[in-house]
Amino acid sequence: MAVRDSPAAETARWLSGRRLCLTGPSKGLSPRHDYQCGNGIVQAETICVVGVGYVGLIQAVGLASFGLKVKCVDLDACKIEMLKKGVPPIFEEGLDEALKETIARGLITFTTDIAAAADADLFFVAVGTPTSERTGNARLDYLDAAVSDIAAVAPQDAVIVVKSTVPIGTCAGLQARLDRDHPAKRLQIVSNPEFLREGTALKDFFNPERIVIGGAGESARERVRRSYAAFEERGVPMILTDTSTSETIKYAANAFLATKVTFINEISDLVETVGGDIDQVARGIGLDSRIGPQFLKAGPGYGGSCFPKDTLALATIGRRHGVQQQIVETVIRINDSRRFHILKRIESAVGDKLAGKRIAVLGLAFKANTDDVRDSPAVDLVHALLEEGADVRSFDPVARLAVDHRSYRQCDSIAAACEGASAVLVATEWAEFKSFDFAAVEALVARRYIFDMRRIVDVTADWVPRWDIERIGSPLMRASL
Ligand SMILES: NC(=O)c1ccc[n+]([C@@H]2O[C@H](COP(=O)([O-])OP(=O)(O)OC[C@H]3O[C@@H](n4cnc5c(N)ncnc54)[C@H](O)[C@@H]3O)[C@@H](O)[C@H]2O)c1
Ligand SMILES: O=c1ccn([C@@H]2O[C@H](COP(=O)(O)OP(=O)(O)O[C@H]3O[C@H](CO)[C@@H](O)[C@H](O)[C@H]3O)[C@@H](O)[C@H]2O)c(=O)[nH]1
Repeated sequence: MAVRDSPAAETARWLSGRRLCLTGPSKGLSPRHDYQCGNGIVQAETICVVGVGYVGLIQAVGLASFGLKVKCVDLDACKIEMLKKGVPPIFEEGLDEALKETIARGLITFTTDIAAAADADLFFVAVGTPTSERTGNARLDYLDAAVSDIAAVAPQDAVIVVKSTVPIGTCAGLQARLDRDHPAKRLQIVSNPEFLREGTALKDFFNPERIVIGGAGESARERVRRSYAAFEERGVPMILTDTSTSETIKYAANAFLATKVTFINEISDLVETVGGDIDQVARGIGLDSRIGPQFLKAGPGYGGSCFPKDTLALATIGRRHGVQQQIVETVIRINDSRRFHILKRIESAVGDKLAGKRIAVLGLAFKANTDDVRDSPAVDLVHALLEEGADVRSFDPVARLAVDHRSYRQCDSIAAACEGASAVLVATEWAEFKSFDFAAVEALVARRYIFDMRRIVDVTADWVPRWDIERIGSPLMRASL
């Protein structure tokens, strides 16, 4: 991506010529620096982002791109060292340029020491909230530790903004703890859930469809709102609400989208049996504006670091409160069983015995354009195949998977992964799999069989009639030559 097209440059373009409303000191605020934004001078508070993973780093770079000064804190010393050198620890389009640009402008700094951010007024917390194996709910130990660290150094009246996805009631609980442990500091908790998608994270940051800010006190909510002034100026809807509503919005959004994906996957199973084209079915229903076209792509089932974790947490929260979330529970069950059915399908395609067979897995990331393999259907598949005794060779253009198993090898090309394979599984929808000419590996494979779990292989290509091709949502197409 050229520098002039970088997200930071894109932002600067739409900001230019605009006058932001935040040009004077507001009552009760103590701005620490001014910055030029379009034709206006914006008085901003000093911002600290705690936890610079997929969410925190995008938030930090995004806010810095607006000219805000951002201090980033993370426990991971390796990550911080990379970031200081301008090297993003994650793969995300446009991040490399935006990071280097904001560092060069002196707008963003990185440290492992929270004390270095003691002068900040707004602390955005974006630490992980992974699933607790014991309860099924989100683990809050990272968040609890981060909030304690912040509270120890934060100045009076600082606002702690929870960007992590947290169980409903978490922010209220944190507020009660701060009021009890640090009464003199008058620290305030605000919930501000994140809706970005990996793979389009910067684009999503700069083009939010809404911003949700939940807090018990209006002044704290307003201060968070000010940090998003550039978006409000552009007409992005702001939902100012209480913390429980804000936390619920995040879980409900992810659960609804996971339900949509699961719904189309079930219809896809039906289409496989009764005949038809699942992509046309999806288009046919998605053009109804009440349904909408997104999240109707049939596939191996949803994965990633959010949908599986957040649907499970929502179901757990429902049960804990005696209000069972039956739809979400069913969605989880269907999605879990989908991975098992896919394995069975591969087994029957390669002749029931996977033991000793070489299988090529194309794609490891949970979706295209990210290096994230957390809860990836492709990774589950690799493990399941290895358990069945298969010899697995994978290829992913970006993602890496360390598996300590003598029958697993990650290759550096599609061809190397396909060598000797009895089945080629397309598990992630990377563009290079879409356009790959499988004629180039015909002489290498043991059997010309592709299972396209993402429905991306071009079934009109010249080489297609020479292969057996199975796709999610379509019956097996047998080689005609
Ligand atoms: N990944 C996404 O697409 C996404 C989108 C929306 C919301 N979320 C939510 O945002 C949160 C963060 O997700 P992520 O994917 O960015 O996680 P991540 O694992 O990529 O990053 C979390 C970071 O926090 C750091 N950390 C942990 N404890 C810390 C502490 N006490 N002090 C400082 N740093 C600490 C870790 O070292 C890590 O770098 C989660 O709650 C997640 O559910 C994620
Ligand atoms: O039509 C579709 C759309 C998605 N998926 C799958 O669903 C999962 C989630 O995809 P996506 O939502 O694009 O990725 P995430 O980056 O996990 O983003 C989701 O989770 C984030 C973390 O909470 C939220 O911020 C985002 O709004 C929400 O879209 C992936 O396995 C996709 O392959 C499909 O199978 N078919």
